[in-house]
Amino acid sequence: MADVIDGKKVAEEVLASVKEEADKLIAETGVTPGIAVVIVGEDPASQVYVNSKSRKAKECGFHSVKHTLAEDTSETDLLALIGTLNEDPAIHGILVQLPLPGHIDSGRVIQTISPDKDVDGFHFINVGKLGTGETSTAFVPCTPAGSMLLVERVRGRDLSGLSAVVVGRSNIVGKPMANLLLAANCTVTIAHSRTKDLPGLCRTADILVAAVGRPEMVKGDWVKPGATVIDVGINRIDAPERGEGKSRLVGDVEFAEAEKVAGAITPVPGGVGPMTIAMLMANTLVSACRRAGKEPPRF
Ligand SMILES: Nc1nc(=O)c2c([nH]1)NC[C@@H]1CN(c3ccc(C(=O)N[C@@H](CCC(=O)O)C(=O)O)cc3)C=[N+]21
Repeated sequence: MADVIDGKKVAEEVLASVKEEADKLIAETGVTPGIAVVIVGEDPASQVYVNSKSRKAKECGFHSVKHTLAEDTSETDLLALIGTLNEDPAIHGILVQLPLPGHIDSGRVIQTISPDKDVDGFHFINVGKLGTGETSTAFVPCTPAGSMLLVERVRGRDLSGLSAVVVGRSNIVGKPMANLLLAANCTVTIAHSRTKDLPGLCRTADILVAAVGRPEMVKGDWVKPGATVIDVGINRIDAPERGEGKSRLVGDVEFAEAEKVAGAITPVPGGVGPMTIAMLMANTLVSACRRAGKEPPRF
């Protein structure tokens, strides 16, 4: 049976260290890390995530502001708000919750965020820095960054000689995750919906990352014995066995079967999800350190 990687616990450890470093930064420089979270519309699931981000920011001792804009807010008004936050010296991190309503061009919104406040790591400048190994001045997207910390807990920091398969090629998870694994000396393959013999390819992976957004798509017999399995998916599915109208969360991996084969595996919930929020706080702290001219800690 695999070790189940406790992402909640690792996230708590990261957050405790963020808080400690924030206290130091405030004492030494008078700079309090500041984060602005922007949400457009009232989607209840998005509200839950945004509230939990704001709560964690306050727990870390950050200055935290939340801007909730109406669903029909114009792109111009949203861009203007980002312009204001870009200029605000009390703000070191700006997060615009995705997805945005259909009438807003999210690419344009992301590219308007100042690259040195882009704690999501989605701006072309940060994407380019990650791709060229310029990680000391980049922001790395939070979900892949958090996933790497979990891999390192199991395998150490140098992954030389290991083969990694990333299933999913999104800009938010798959591609940056592949770059991070490559930087850690893995031999990396990115798989997707057109990949031939996906089960066979997955079976070659010492590190298998599932980031496709399809409930339990990666089967237990796709997992190489002893592999480290990182499940990035968060899918809400019906669970009539829990009562009428009930649902539950599952990942992109068939956990019960994969657990019998893997060496280590992340659960859903309680795996990668909590790490995403912890890395958002870590990135904001790093941004504030850079702003204050202080060497940022490594997480
Ligand atoms: N600009 C932007 N940046 C994001 O980072 C971003 C975003 N937009 N839009 C939405 C997604 C989603 N996301 C999650 C973060 C934490 C959990 C999390 O902590 N999940 C817990 C609990 C889940 C639950 O119980 O609902 C878990 O997996 O254990 C989930 C999802 C960040 N996102």
